[in-house]
Amino acid sequence: MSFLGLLGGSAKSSVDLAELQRKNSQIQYDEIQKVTSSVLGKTELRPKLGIICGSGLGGLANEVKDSQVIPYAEIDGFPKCTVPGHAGNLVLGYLSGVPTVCMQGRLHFYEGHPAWLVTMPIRMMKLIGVETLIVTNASGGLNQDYNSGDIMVIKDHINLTGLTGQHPLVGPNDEKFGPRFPAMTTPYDPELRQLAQETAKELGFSGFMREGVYVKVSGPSYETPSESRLLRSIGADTVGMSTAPEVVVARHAGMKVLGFSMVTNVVILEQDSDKTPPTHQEVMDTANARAKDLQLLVKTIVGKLASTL
Ligand SMILES: O=P(O)(O)O[C@H]1O[C@H](CO)[C@@H](O)[C@H]1O
Ligand SMILES: Nc1nc2[nH]cnc2c(=O)[nH]1
Repeated sequence: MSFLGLLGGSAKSSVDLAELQRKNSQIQYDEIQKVTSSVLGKTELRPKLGIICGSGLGGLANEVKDSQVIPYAEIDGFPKCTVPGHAGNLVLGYLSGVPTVCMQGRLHFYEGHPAWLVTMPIRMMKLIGVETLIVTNASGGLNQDYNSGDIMVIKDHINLTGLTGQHPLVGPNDEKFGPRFPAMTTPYDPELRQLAQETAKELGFSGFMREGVYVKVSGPSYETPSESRLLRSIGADTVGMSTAPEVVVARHAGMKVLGFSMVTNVVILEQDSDKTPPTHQEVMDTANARAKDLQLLVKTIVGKLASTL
């Protein structure tokens, strides 16, 4: 039996396939609507700012005042968060006076979620009124000048998995969110990046602040030395398994984005090295050790932006 036959059709089924895709798109929209309605039904707050906390960086949510904590498990349609260091809560309240929704824990493709579902919370945020997004992550430092505990303002990313087909916007385009072919020329807002660097300087953080390029891989294995050298050679300063798809979906929907990548381990580039291989425990411990500085930085930046958000 032909492939189309297996799908339950005949030659005519190529048309049915388009219909199937349209239905999938509608199912996705319905799922996002379900999550959005569930969240709106649990809070009076209408956030303007969204934050995503990376591995071991969930403490940022504790800076949110008058907070309401909604476990993902209590939100209709919200997927499970399975990675240690990602608590799995939506925290709503005020950060430096700005109504904020904070994801204390993100979804990753390697957990088994399809690409569109990993980024579903970004569209939920858009539907509840968020126009500015701050993303954070834990990453490996490919740039050998970087140290564990450095904070890199993300100036650009390489969505390696997106470039090779695992892209969150694959499928019929939903014009309700954005155009079929969104530009990604300035994924990370230049003014916000400048504000981040100025604020870091004022706080005395210049010694561990960086600005560079993040590359997103699938994971969950960490890189071989040859893979790491490849990633370095294409211009990446840090590597991780998240963030870029979220930013693509946020930019597709017209949101402004600021991103921070915390270097939690320096990536090993040499073969047969006697350096200690990375572990997720190391990632979380290093992130935790520097988390307070990142929290103060984000809180201060948001305070400066408050009147404009
Ligand atoms: O990107 P976040 O969620 O911060 O986490 C990073 O840390 C985990 C690996 O230790 C991976 O999930 C990687 O992407
Ligand atoms: N892919 C990848 N993700 C990380 N997250 C934290 N450290 C790393 C790393 O070295 N590689």
